[in-house]
Amino acid sequence: MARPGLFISFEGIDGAGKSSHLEALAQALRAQGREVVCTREPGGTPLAEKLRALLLAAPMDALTEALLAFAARRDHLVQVIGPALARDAVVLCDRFTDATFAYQGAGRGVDFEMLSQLELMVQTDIAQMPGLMLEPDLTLWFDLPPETAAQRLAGVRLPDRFESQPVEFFRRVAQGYAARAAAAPQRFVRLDAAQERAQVWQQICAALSERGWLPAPAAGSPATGPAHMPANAA
Ligand SMILES: Nc1ncnc2c1ncn2[C@@H]1O[C@H](COP(=O)(O)OP(=O)(O)O)[C@@H](O)[C@H]1O
Ligand SMILES: Cc1cn([C@H]2C[C@H](O)[C@@H](COP(=O)(O)OP(=O)(O)O)O2)c(=O)[nH]c1=O
Repeated sequence: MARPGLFISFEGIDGAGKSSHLEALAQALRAQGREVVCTREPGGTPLAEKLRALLLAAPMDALTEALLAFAARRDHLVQVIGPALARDAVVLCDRFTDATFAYQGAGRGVDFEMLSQLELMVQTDIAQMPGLMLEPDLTLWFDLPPETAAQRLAGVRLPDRFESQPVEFFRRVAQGYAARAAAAPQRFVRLDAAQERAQVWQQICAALSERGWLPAPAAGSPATGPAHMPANAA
């Protein structure tokens, strides 16, 4: 039996445009009458937000990072994501497990097999799915060159422990995302995130309408971005 609810994760390197589009998608889905829960990882619960603060600020080895990310994820799944899916809500999550494979695996060198074991352990028995591993129904992968992302972030916000890494680190992280996408092509949709906001938004709408989760755009309708977004600054 299909699991209730809809679970969509937003992935990509820092500065790729994930947060800019999450709320817009929430508005579009709410307009269809769906309950939408917007959340993020690491975080989404009081405990997971505390673990996030540690992960983003305290120096630690790469496996410790991965363990903290998965501990935060378990709490998030049990407290927020699982219950939301069980009541048939849409969950929009700013990052999920692909980020751990990309950042701690490809970026920092944690063994992928070890991460796969943690993934299975942490994501099983959630949301009325005994014995099954919960994964997003769709992962929107905001793909853009690390140099472009760095330009977008320059001066916009104070960099955290990851955002202050050199471009080389983000090249490895981007390769990590590419490998995860190649391994799960049905779940991933690659977005060309280097395009202007309105075009990125159109790609998102197309991915959701192809799956019947948003109405198809009217033929010939202009490529306008979501209403609340500021005009392109870059
Ligand atoms: N398509 C785009 N073109 C130009 N700038 C963008 C685009 N999408 C987002 N931005 C800007 O880039 C910066 C990073 O975007 P953000 O959504 O915070 O990225 P992320 O959540 O992936 O780290 C913000 O200043 C945002 O306004
Ligand atoms: C979910 C997750 C995030 N991260 C990192 C990626 C980001 O640099 C950081 C926080 O993500 P994010 O919420 O995208 O940061 P911001 O609020 O600044 O946009 O945590 C990991 O290293 N591993 C993980 O498993």
